[in-house]
Formats: sequence, C-alpha cells, structure tokens
Amino acid sequence: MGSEVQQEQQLAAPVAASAAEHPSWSDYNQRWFDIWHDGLQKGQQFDKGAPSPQLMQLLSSGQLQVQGRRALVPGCGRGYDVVAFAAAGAALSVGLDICTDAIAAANQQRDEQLTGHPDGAKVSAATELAVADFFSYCHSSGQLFDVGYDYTFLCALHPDMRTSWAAGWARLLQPGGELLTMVYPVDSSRDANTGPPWPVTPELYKQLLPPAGFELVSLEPIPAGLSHEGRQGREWLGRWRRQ
Ligand SMILES: C[S@@+](CC[C@H](N)C(=O)[O-])C[C@H]1O[C@@H](n2cnc3c(N)ncnc32)[C@H](O)[C@@H]1O
Repeated sequence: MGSEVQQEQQLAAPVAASAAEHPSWSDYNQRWFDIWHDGLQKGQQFDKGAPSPQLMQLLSSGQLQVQGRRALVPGCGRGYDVVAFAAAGAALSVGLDICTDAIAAANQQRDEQLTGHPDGAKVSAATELAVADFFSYCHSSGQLFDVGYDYTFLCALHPDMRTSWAAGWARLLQPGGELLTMVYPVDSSRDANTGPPWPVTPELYKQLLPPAGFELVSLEPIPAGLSHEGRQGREWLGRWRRQ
C-alpha cells in the first residue's frame, strides 16, 4: 500500500495555486462533487472509516466538554466526528458538507455507527447533517455554535479561500466559543503550492485566526498514538477561543 500522502494526493487532480491557474471557487469545488459522485467508499482516500482518535481522547478524558453544547463540523464527509460529538452529550452536533452524496453517505454512516448504541435514538436526534456551503451557512435557528471542529477542512480548501475560512469561523461561533483545529498535513517535504490536501503549518493558523477574532489557547503536536494510521507525526491540535 502506498503512503497516505500518495493516496491523498490522488483524491483529486491537484491544482497549482498560481493566479494564472486558480479556478473559481465553484470550479474548484467540482472536484468534491466528483469524488463523492464517483462513490467514495469508507476507508478510501481521506475517509478513515472512524472518528478522529484525538477527538475521541479529548471527549472521553473530559479535556473537551460538550455536554449540552452546540457543535459544528464543516466538511464532515461521512460524519464520524459529528456523531462522536452527539454521543458525548452535545445538545446539537451539525455536520455540513457541500456535496449531497457526502451527506447521503453520512446519514447511512450515522445509522451504522449508532446501531446497538444504548442512546442511539437520542444521539441520532442530536445530530443534523446538512448539505451546505460553509462560506454561506448559518443554522436555521439563527443561533451560533459553542464548539467548532475543523479537521481535514482547511487543507481541503484552495489557499485563496483561507481568509474567508477564518472569517467564516468567526461568524459561526459565539463569543467565548471554542474552535479546535486539527492542523494537517504538516509536512515540509510537500509542495506548498499543490493540493488538495494543501500542506499547512501551525504558523498558518496563527496568521489566519487571531486577526479574525480568535485567541490562541494551545497549539501542540498530536502524539502519534492519537493520529489516524498514516498521519502520525504530521498533525497538530490547536485550541482557540472566539473573543
Ligand atoms: C478532505 S474531505 C474531509 C472529510 C471529513 N472531514 C473526513 O475527515 O473524512 C473535505 C470535505 O469537505 C467538503 N467541502 C469542501 N468544501 C466545502 C465547503 N465550502 N463547505 C462544506 N463542505 C465542503 C468536501 O465535500 C469533502 O467531503
């Protein structure tokens, strides 16, 4: 099996981040529609078939408290992490994906993930899976979110979208709310101008989030045992407070 970097490089035809070649956002997004329309299976490409081990550790240890809170997971794909938030007691856990086929897969995955769960019906009711574009989304209630979870989302976006990404988080989280950023892939051997996934650095998040209204709480490498297989040593966890 090739390395995960190779696998993820195959997830879409890479594009160069040059002004001359930069596609419009809708052209860029077409790659995601194609990937999901072509029937991305569990465990293929970026889909790891399970919630993030780091997220599960934060939730089970109480280092991240979500009881009664409202969580948002954009670019949720099959939505493993969305269900994890609801299973940990979130009052509402919303997963967004721009692709209808991704959300169809997430609905199916939610049912599978909750089969045999003692509170399956309650957890299921606390999740919302929506076809929506993060950049224009707001919840139907008009309420903001307490917790945001960004994993393999920033690296999925064209670099030209990054300032809007930070502004989007600021728009969707309430003051005092927490944003968790799983910083991936941190890999200096990769061409920074090619993606997705677009390589990122902890410094990039420090450039993007404070000007948008976030205060840094912590930013640390993730221990190898808390990364998905193939991602060890290339992930950091950032925790930020919305001011
Ligand atoms: C790299 S995948 C990660 C999926 C999921 N987080 C996971 O780890 O399996 C990125 C996802 O973001 C979705 N996406 C891309 N742009 C988006 C946008 N503007 N709004 C919502 N979802 C988007 C894609 O359809 C894709 O499912």
